[in-house]
Amino acid sequence: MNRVIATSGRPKGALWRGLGLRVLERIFAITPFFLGSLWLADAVSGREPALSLPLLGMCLAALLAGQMLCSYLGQMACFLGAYDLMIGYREQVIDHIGRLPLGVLQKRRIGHLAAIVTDDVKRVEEIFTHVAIDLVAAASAPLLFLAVLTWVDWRLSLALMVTLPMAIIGLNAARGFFLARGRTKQTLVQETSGLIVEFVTGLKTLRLFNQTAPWLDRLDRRFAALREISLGVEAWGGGSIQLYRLCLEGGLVSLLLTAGWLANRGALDPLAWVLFALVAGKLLEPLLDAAAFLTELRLMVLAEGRIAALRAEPLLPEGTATLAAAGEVAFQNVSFRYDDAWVLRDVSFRVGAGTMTAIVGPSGSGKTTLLHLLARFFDPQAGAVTIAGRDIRTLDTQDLYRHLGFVFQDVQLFDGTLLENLLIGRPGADEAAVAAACTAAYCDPFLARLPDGLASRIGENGQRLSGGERQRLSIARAILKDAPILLLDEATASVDPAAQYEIQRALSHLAQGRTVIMVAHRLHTIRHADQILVLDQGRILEQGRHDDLLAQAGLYAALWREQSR
Ligand SMILES: Nc1ncnc2c1ncn2[C@@H]1O[C@H](COP(=O)(O)OP(=O)(O)OP(=O)(O)O)[C@@H](O)[C@H]1O
Repeated sequence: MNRVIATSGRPKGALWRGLGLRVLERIFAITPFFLGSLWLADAVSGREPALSLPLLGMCLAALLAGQMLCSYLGQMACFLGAYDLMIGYREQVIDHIGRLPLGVLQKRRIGHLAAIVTDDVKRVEEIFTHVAIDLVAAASAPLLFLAVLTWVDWRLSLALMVTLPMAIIGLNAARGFFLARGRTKQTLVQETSGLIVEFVTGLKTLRLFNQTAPWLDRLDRRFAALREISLGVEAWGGGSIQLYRLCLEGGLVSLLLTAGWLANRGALDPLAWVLFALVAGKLLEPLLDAAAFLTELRLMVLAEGRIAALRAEPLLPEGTATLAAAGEVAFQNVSFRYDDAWVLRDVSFRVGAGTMTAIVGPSGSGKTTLLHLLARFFDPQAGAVTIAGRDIRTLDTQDLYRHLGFVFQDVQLFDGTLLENLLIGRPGADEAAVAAACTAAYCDPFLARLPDGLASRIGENGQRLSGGERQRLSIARAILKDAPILLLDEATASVDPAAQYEIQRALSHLAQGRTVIMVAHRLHTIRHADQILVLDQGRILEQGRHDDLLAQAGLYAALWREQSR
């Protein structure tokens, strides 16, 4: 809880005020029993009662009103405090995810991340809105009254509470096992949600490849495992709580036996007994309720642990420098690995400002990784990537991205209108600029076909557009962004020859006057590049212009011959 409060950074006054009121509510709830027994004691002993009957009635009514008022105000204050706290907490979690290295986001399952941001954060919220407050309120007032009861008759108090340590020890013993199982269950739940998201998003491919049945089998096996582990959690969690309740209720039996024994020996004050008989049940009630809150609290603690682990995921060091202008891009002895194996080894090259460099090479040679390093999806383990002589790690990320434009293979679009998607490139761009970008990116033909033109909705991730249209839209977006350095990744890979031709022309428009680094598969599109880097197993094998590389008769010449055939 401390960690959540510290993370949130919001004032917690309302929460403490609410907690105080909830404790007061409990005190108001039990006080009438004490007043009643005091009054009874006076009445039975023939003394003039300290409180007259009407006054007692008024006191009881006032206590009831106080209880209701504290309950209402306490709940309100707790809710307000808790929701305010959670606004801060949510902001921090989302902010952290927003600043995670792009490579980390790529690695994580979307379903997994979504479950943390929605389910887990909701669970933590419940700690503050319900569970913890109820738990503290439930436990604090009985402790106070136990002190008074002990003052009235310590022997009966002892008898009532003798089983409490046993109950707590039992509950604690099951805690480790419950937490371990709970953790396994939660991991399984998240993996299963990730799998379901993957299943739903990939359903088209799975059906085309007739792979729906094996996937459903896989999901069924997950559900069965989930059922198994859930039963285990319930058995241990539920079982240990039943044991705790049984132990606590054993306190009532012990109270009865002790009272009988004391009465036999003539050592029981009947009035003390009346008080215990009235209050004992009320005293145990919140402690019994607390057990139910404890199970929830444990699940929430697990959820908080997962959020904390996500928040502990290191961010890339953030620089503060800004670029006056984007100049030459350079890789200096860059080596990089995702896991154990090196994907790029000692890569060095320079891309002059305003020139075009193409990266070619066999599949898996590290071409995309190279672009991703320039876009700071990750930082290299050795060497440096520089722009205008500055290590990009020293740059403010926002400033870095201001200088970079991207057209990647997996075009990401949002569920909105075409215009909204375009304006991501340059928010606030005027109509003329948008129209010019669309024309330069060859979007006009398909815009003309859409009934609402730029106001047409494109569906989730642009489902209503074809592959070529999506590519051209992303090129228009990059044109609008007008960044001096352009990163292109296989922009022509997934479309037919006619669309490829249009995309190529759109790209030529986009490339004019910019520094371009492009991963290319179709070698004829890069014949005029200022420089071609041929990557093989993470190393630059050949480097030069098209004609020079052909003359070298190496890997590039072999790839060219193969494609020309
Ligand atoms: N996120 C990742 N985690 C671990 N390994 C990765 C990751 N991305 C790529 N790799 C591995 O790094 C190597 C280089 O991948 P990369 O995508 O850079 O190659 P590429 O030359 O662009 O390939 P292609 O032409 O097929 O797209 C491959 O062996 C790949 O399996």
